Amino acid sequence: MRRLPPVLLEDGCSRELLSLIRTILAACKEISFRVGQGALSGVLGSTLDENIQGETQKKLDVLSNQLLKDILLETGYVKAIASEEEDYTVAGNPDAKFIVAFDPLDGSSNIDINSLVGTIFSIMEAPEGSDASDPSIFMQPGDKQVAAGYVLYGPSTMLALTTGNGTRIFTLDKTHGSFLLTHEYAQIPAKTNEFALNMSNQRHWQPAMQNYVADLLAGDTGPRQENFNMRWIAAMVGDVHRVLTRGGLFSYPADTKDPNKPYKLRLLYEANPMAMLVEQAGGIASTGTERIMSIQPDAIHQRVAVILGSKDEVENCLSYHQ
Ligand SMILES: O=P(O)(O)OC[C@H]1O[C@](O)(COP(=O)(O)O)[C@@H](O)[C@@H]1O
Ligand SMILES: [Mg+2]
Ligand SMILES: [Mg+2]
Repeated sequence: MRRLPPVLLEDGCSRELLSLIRTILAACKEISFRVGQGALSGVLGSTLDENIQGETQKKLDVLSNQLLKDILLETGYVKAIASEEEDYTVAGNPDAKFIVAFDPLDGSSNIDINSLVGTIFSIMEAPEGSDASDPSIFMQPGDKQVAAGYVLYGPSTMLALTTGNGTRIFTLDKTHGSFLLTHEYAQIPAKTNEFALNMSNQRHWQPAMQNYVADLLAGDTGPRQENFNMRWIAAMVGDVHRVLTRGGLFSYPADTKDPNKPYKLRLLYEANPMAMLVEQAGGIASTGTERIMSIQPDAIHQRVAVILGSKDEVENCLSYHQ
């Protein structure tokens, strides 16, 4: 089986970008080890702190963030980083070409129940002549990503990665520590009968989403005349992995539960990298009204509505939003 570096070099990925990706993966291997050790690692449970978004930080959120941050800043491959667990962007090597936004551990509520979690990352180039400590270097639409991926810490540790030439899936061979190519080009089936939504928010959704889901739930007795099945892992990384593997529609739509927080998922380090992986695998990623990767960000921790996955089904859902 082919290892990650030659696969990416053949793709035309620069050595500089490859080094950065390998640096991120070095931290992810360490996170994978700690996650795998579970209660033995002493990092289950919560800290007493909250991040800038008012969410209680789990010990593993903090540890994963520290591992990624330290290795990225020490190796000097990045000009700056933005992380879910950092209030502000952190400046790195002023001469470096790339900037990285990441969710060090996605699916935090799954940590203590030994369920799926993962790391999501997005790589862009810093604008020419930009200042490493200027947060506006991250204010670029997702279309500017030069690479995006996630590492899923599940029964096996898997990497989904795109450098703009399709989405590939690798599996970590824990005996040698290498990511081996196990799925050459992921292709999301256009049609699906599976959807993923947190149904407990149903009454807080906008009418378009309410109507769309009502028709799914009506199954073969409703306008769709077919039955649909539902899945919810409560970790975007796990739900998107299923979508990449066998198709489906995943959504975290706008809701009115908390008027100060109409959306849940973060644009820079959740929605954008997942959107790139999904589009590169033939799927669609939208907010309901616009393509996610076309959004011009205006804040590091900006949130967006997300509807992504199988082309036909996402288009179906979007037709309710017009
Ligand atoms: O608690 P809910 O509504 O099921 O939300 C689950 C969603 O929240 C998230 O866990 C947010 O990510 P973090 O764990 O990185 O904060 C998503 O991965 C997931 O889709
Ligand atoms: Mg997350
Ligand atoms: Mg997180």
